[in-house]
Amino acid sequence: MWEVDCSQAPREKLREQGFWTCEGAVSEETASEVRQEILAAHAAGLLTQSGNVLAVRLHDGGRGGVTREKPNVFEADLVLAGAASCPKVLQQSPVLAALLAQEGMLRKTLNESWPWLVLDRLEQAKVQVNSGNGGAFPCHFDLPSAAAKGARRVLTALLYLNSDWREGDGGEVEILPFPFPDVPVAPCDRRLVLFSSCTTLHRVRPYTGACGRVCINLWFEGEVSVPFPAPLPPCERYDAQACKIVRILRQQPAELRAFCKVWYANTMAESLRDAFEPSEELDAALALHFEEMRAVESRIAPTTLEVLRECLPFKETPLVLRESETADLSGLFDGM
Ligand SMILES: O=C(O)CCC(=O)C(=O)O
Ligand SMILES: [Fe+2]
Repeated sequence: MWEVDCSQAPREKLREQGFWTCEGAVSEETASEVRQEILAAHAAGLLTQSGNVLAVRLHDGGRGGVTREKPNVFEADLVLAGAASCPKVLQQSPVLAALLAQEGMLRKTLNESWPWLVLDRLEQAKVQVNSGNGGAFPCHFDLPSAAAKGARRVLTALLYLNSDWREGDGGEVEILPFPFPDVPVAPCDRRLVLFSSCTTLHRVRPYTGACGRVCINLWFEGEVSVPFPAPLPPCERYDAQACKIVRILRQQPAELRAFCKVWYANTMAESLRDAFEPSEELDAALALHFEEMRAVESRIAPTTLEVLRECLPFKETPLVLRESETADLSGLFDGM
């Protein structure tokens, strides 16, 4: 059922920029049937409104969380911690159930293209319907929940099922692949988007289309000890000092995530306002975001930010050149 062709786009992009996209990941027929099944499950009330925990400063000065719903976004987890969940959705969705049952086929294809991922388990799978009217996701990483002890989640895969998506409908998943330029990816039918669960910041822009925006999210476990995206590819293409800073950040994913709060401070704030209704809790979350952003910023040497502001975002080198370049230099990745 999966028809992912990994030769469509340069493979090294996943390792270098932390994301990769391809078209036609399933047949038109499968896409249409699965979309209908997910919309039918939603119509039957089997999906629940999606929520996010907003980090806020509590009255006692501590850091706490309040859950806020994301208007117009509905979801159901079909696999949780590697086990089937929400059987009602699967019972009435035979094509979706078959597609999920064949996730091993997708994993095999991905492992053949990127052997260093060593994907060995589908940890979580979710279906989502965004009913429009501006439904959005704030900037986030797809870190496993704190409750999932020992989770080895490394890769996020998003499959879009929206044959009627049109330019202007919004709902693009915007990838923020520091230090590269932001990339809005339209949720086009049969498009598969892959990225690093723990280090690729992303959001969903407000969706205003007339038909539901449907997607399937898959989270895979794999080899957590291989830095992904890689500390950096051969560096002649980019400024050496900026490369060094990026390399250091990429070797410490928690620091990279903290750094993103500074680098993407305003985009993150805007994405929170896009995704949630105005409320005191949202204001508190925005206040904490900027407080934490300033705390991280105070730990960064001003010259570091100056260098990065001068050199970033790194420009993409034309793909033809990049492919032959990396073929020649592929040995440099060994043992990283
Ligand atoms: O709907 C999308 O395109 C992505 C959703 C997402 O980022 C998530 O569920 O974590
Ligand atoms: Fe996400």
